[in-house]
Amino acid sequence: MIRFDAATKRYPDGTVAVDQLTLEAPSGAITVLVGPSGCGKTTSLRMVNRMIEPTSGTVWLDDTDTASLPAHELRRRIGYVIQNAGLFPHRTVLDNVATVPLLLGEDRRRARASALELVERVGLDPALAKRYPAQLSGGQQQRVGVARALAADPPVMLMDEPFSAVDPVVREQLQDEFLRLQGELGKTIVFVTHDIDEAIKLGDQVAVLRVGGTLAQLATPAELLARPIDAFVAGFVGRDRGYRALAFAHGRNLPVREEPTVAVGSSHPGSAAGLAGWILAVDAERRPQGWLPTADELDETVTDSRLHRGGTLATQGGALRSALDACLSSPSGRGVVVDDDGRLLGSVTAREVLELIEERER
Ligand SMILES: Nc1ncnc2c1ncn2[C@@H]1O[C@H](COP(=O)(O)OP(=O)(O)OP(=O)(O)O)[C@@H](O)[C@H]1O
Repeated sequence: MIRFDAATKRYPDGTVAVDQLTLEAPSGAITVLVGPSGCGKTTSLRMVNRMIEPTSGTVWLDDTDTASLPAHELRRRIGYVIQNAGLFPHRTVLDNVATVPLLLGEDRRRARASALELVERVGLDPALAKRYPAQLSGGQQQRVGVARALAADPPVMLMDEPFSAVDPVVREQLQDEFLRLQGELGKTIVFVTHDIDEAIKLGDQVAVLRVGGTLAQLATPAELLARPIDAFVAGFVGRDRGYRALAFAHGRNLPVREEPTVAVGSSHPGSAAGLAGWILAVDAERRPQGWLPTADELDETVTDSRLHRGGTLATQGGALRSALDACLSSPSGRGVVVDDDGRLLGSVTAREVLELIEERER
């Protein structure tokens, strides 16, 4: 656990970057620090591993005052990942990842073997291990940065905008991989970002800071969306709060009803079967593939190229936001619901999802 206890940083020129910050980052959870530029996120993070010393107040690592530990000992327990990865350009990927274990005197062969495992664990092709950082994409470099921070198996990880320098698609992949990895590792993580959507996606709890380095609100993502504490937080959290909060509302009781289907490759019964509008095409495993208009394509073979693929899929027990989106994006107006293996369970309408939402509110 990391605990900021009235931690304050005043720089020599008088700037108060962090002002009496009191905040606990619980063990095994992701705590995100978010806020506008200059609100003291990076300064707060660096006070944890003492790259920056607080002017007053204390930062605790479990029951230990971090000021009482030699910095190198403290940093051994704390991984650190920064934007642009900060890799050593003249070392291979493998040696970058093995940096800390080697510094700690681990046997070279063992260090490299574990580094290779980590390279795979963060989703990189092991063939990349021999390359130099400049021979990798930005997203791949960030993964190496994460692997390097994990190499000494520290219980705590500090991450400063680790995914900010890559394009939105890669960024989303990195976020998903990161959540998967954290599901396995359960580290205590303090994560800095200026992006509220990233904060809401990744955080078990989110601390919104204001310029001047004070804490505006500490809450779970769902609470933050539902009940921003003041106008500043409401403005920072942004638009569509009600809709975005549905990402945290789960639809275990979705009233899924049976949906008629036609198999890709077969000739579909169309209006002969009394179906008006659209029919759902599935593959041999009953995985939904797309929608086919029924009226005008009677008796023709259902081919991939004829399918309307606009509809998103929802999972039973998944977020109500996905369920509603499945309905709104489906040409038939019926949202397709699948099980965890992607097999068809049935469909639901927007009206039914909205009723469920209203029921929850009541
Ligand atoms: N070495 C320094 N000397 C004086 N002021 C500093 C120093 N480093 C940072 N500051 C100031 O402290 C405040 C907080 O900076 P910090 O980098 O912690 O903010 P941040 O929230 O991480 O910002 P950003 O999102 O822009 O990276 C800012 O006003 C910044 O100008």
